[in-house]
Amino acid sequence: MPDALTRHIDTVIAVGSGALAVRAPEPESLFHKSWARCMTQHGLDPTRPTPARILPSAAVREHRQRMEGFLRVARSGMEDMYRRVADLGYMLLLTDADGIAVDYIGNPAMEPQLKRAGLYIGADWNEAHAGTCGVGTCLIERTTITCHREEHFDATHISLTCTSSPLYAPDGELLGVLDVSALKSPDARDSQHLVWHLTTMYAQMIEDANFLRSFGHCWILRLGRTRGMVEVSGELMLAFDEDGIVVGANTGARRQFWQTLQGGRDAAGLIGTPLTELLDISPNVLWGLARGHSAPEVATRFPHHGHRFFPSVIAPRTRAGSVLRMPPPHSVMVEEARPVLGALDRLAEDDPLMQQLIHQAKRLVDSGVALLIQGETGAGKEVLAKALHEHSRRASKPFVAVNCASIPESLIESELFGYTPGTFTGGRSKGMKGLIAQSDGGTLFLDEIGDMPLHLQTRLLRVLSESEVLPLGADKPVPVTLNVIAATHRDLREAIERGAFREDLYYRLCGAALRLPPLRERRDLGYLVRTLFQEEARRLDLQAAGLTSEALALLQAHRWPGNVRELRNVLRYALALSGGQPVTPAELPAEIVHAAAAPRAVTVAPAAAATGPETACDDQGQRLLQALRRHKWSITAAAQELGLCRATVYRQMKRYGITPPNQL
Ligand SMILES: Nc1ncnc2c1ncn2[C@@H]1O[C@H](COP(=O)(O)OP(=O)(O)OP(=O)(O)O)[C@@H](O)[C@H]1O
Repeated sequence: MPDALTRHIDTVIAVGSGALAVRAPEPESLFHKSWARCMTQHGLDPTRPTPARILPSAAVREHRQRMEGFLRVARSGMEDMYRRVADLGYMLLLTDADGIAVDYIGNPAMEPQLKRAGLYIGADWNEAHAGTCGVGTCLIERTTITCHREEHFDATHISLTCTSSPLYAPDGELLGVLDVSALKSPDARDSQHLVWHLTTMYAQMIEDANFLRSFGHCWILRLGRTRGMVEVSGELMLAFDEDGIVVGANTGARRQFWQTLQGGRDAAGLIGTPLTELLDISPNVLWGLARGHSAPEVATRFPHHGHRFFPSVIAPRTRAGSVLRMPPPHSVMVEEARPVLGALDRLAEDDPLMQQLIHQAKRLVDSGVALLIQGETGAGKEVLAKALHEHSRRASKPFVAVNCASIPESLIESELFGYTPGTFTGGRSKGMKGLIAQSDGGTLFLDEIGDMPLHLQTRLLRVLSESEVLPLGADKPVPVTLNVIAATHRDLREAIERGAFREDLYYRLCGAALRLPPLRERRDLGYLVRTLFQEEARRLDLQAAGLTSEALALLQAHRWPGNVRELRNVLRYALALSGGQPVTPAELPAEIVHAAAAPRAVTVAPAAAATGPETACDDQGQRLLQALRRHKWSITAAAQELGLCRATVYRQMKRYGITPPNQL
């Protein structure tokens, strides 16, 4: 045996067995640990060099089948990398998480030598078999490592230099290793420095390409430290859905937020979190970027190290459908595949009135025509105004909403116009920028405009005509770029006739009227139920919850005097009661259940001392009613007799419209 081999074996035995205590810095210490592991845990003998173990092609096929989609992506990355390193004598291996080489690119003229050295498809580079090596030790250490020449355990490998980088799936699971090896190399370890960086970079590129493949149907926020490079090499990527909720994170983002969200939140905690909670980016800016508006001034800072990151947004590759989450058994609805839609399109599904309104809104939003939204309370006027803003060219500028009915008359003037220092005793010492000036360049939403006092209507008219605002106490007006969207549930023409609203202001505000239909007229109630249900479920962290078909039918039959706001409240209430179980009629408010159940249940006369399913809605209802009567309306006793818990008795009473006599 040549001297070099004998010397290597002696060193490995001395260090690996602990006979020679060497205090070495990393990465040397890392290999010493691995040598010890090979001898004590894997039972490998350094005096017995082991030939490369190459799996038969059927076994390799099996390993490859487990990661087919990823293999295609990784292959493109490997081909690109190989073009850069082939001339330097390197070859590439891709292994799975067991250390089995599932792909390979090398010089065909060198194939016999590469195969002999195990640098070939099907080779097993798991540390337990091959000893300390690039792939095997990288799988354990989970970081890019170069295993250079005598750092290998097995004496047959000591001419090799191998640099290996781990590859992760978007969910953080280890997929395998990218390995760049050469049969021969200079003695100096430093000679591999650039290869180390190149391997790390290509591993990240392969992971990111795989991330983009997996989340191609979503919006993706890329964040990079270099403003001009973010679009091509943003290090952090967060996939998000049309509500701005994170649905996936690449390795860079998981690492970053792992550090930022210390205090118990792990990387998995990112999923389901609104982007605006993670980053100081407003939804408006985000959707502005999503529509391709560049925002060079936008940057976000990470609190724990203060680095600035510049954002860019990639639109979904396919517009058809986002992630489909299956409803739990026996519930009809949780989430359906939905197209990734813009803010206006998300307002409605196939309701003809809403579709007409959305079509109109898209044409008008950037036309300079003043828009007046009309609709009943709770019909979604503010939601429509926000969607108009988000759809507009002004989306990255502020959206400022003012409810003219809820601000006390004494304050509305200063709130709207602002004031200079010293204008009021008790006012802010620096004065205050009014809401009109705050909306400069963005959208000022004046809700309940019909409730604005007459003298302020006059001032507002002046602001609108002159595009400048005069704060209280100021002697010089401030120029503003004003885009007003007004809304009202009142009949403004009637208010004009009464002298309560200025006609000239009306024409100024109402270049075009958008009429929001009340909920009872909408034909896409199912869509709204789904949308609001998901939003509320997310808020309560009950994403798995569903809605039974009975409950859905009751919701669809209701008249909804309180419009979308009422619907949202009902769903919030039902979800809170359901505790994550599918929502049944028992969790819906009594008036909704009773209204629908009225034709089925016959109410008995008060003389019978209760209302109930006298005409036998079904046997269960009858049994319940009789038990309650027997026990003089003691819920506890009836529950005991029927073997039910009290909550179930209450739920069944609600379902069958049974009301105790003292509540009639
Ligand atoms: N298209 C929609 N999608 C989701 N939620 C909606 C939609 N329209 C309305 N909502 C919800 O309904 C509720 C009332 O909406 P909004 O405040 O916009 O109504 P409004 O007409 O401005 O009410 P008000 O007349 O009281 O000012 C809010 O909770 C809002 O989130």
